[in-house]
Amino acid sequence: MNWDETTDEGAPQAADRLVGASADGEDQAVEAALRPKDLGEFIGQEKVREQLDLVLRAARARGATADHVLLSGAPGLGKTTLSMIIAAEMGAPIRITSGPAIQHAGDLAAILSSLQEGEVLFLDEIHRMSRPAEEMLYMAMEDFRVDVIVGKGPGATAIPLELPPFTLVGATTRAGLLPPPLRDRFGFTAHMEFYEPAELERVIHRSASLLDVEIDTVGAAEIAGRSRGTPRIANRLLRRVRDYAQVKAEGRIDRDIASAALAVYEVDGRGLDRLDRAVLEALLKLFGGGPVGLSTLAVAVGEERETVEEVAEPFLVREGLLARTPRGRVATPAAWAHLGLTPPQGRTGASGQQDLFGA
Ligand SMILES: Nc1ncnc2c1ncn2[C@@H]1O[C@H](COP(=O)(O)OP(=O)(O)OP(=O)(O)O)[C@@H](O)[C@H]1O
Repeated sequence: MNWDETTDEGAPQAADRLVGASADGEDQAVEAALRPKDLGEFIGQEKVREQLDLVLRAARARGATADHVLLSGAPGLGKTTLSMIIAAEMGAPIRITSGPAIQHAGDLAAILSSLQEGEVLFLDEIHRMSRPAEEMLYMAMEDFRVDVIVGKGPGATAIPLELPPFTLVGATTRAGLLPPPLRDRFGFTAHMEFYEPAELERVIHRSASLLDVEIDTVGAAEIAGRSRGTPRIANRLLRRVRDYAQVKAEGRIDRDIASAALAVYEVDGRGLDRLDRAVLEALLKLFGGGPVGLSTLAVAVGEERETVEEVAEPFLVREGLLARTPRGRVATPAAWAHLGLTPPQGRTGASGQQDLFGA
């Protein structure tokens, strides 16, 4: 396997975030050991697994290279893992790179021309590739050919270069940002959903056994419930709980140990961390539940606007704790309940707040 570059999500990440979905250095080192190696080991995503299984079996039966695959979904849901599984199931090598690493068409031409027949090319964050590279990719995906431009201006010539058949696995957190001509060139497209708690429990039991950690069912459920639907976060929380258990409980994880450990790391029962709670608390305690503008909210919690908008809010919105309305950010009834606060009485008027409470 070749790694051309480690990936980054391009979004601001609050430093040291235990519940951040992007991989940090420690994750990258441990993740290799925890990755499922074939479709049978891959937990959850039943539909994607079933469909992909058919695509790969059919390609193998034909003795052909598998169709190009597009995987979309939030960070940490298993896109890289699936791309490696595709290569393993096809008995093919894999080459890993990412959109931001390919700034010039020449960068892509160099990668494509060095692929072996049947190789899987995993292109993470494919939506962040430069336009000229993207256009080169169209032809490479469809005809296994690229035109390498030599020279500049009127004297420039295009030299066609034949490529061996390969399988492109593109991954994106933002499928909507892909231009239709690129999207249409994938033979198989799969959207990866957040995982159910029961699936994350299985991920945690599997990882615990690989890491040789003793954990009971309720301990795993406790971690799963705080993992924000994301296997990467589940594995990271498990590692922190393991540390705590080693120091305090001879390495055994049960519900009390999991819950006490995650309290130390300030990850609450629903998976909110300090930043998430600071945003909610400001919204409720300083602004009566809103509506309040994003910039004001960011100043109140002492963070950049982008950090609040891109790091904290998506999960709060997903959890139904915060709503983005045209008049500003508004807390939902569930937010008041989660922080154990009572909403002020007699709120009337045309605010988003009233709509949410009236619903
Ligand atoms: N279905 C799954 N079953 C078991 N473990 C999983 C599953 N999906 C992901 N994981 C684990 O979660 C970790 C993160 O997965 P992976 O790196 O594939 O996510 P990703 O979607 O590619 O993230 P990114 O978008 O940040 O690159 C890996 O260690 C992997 O072992």
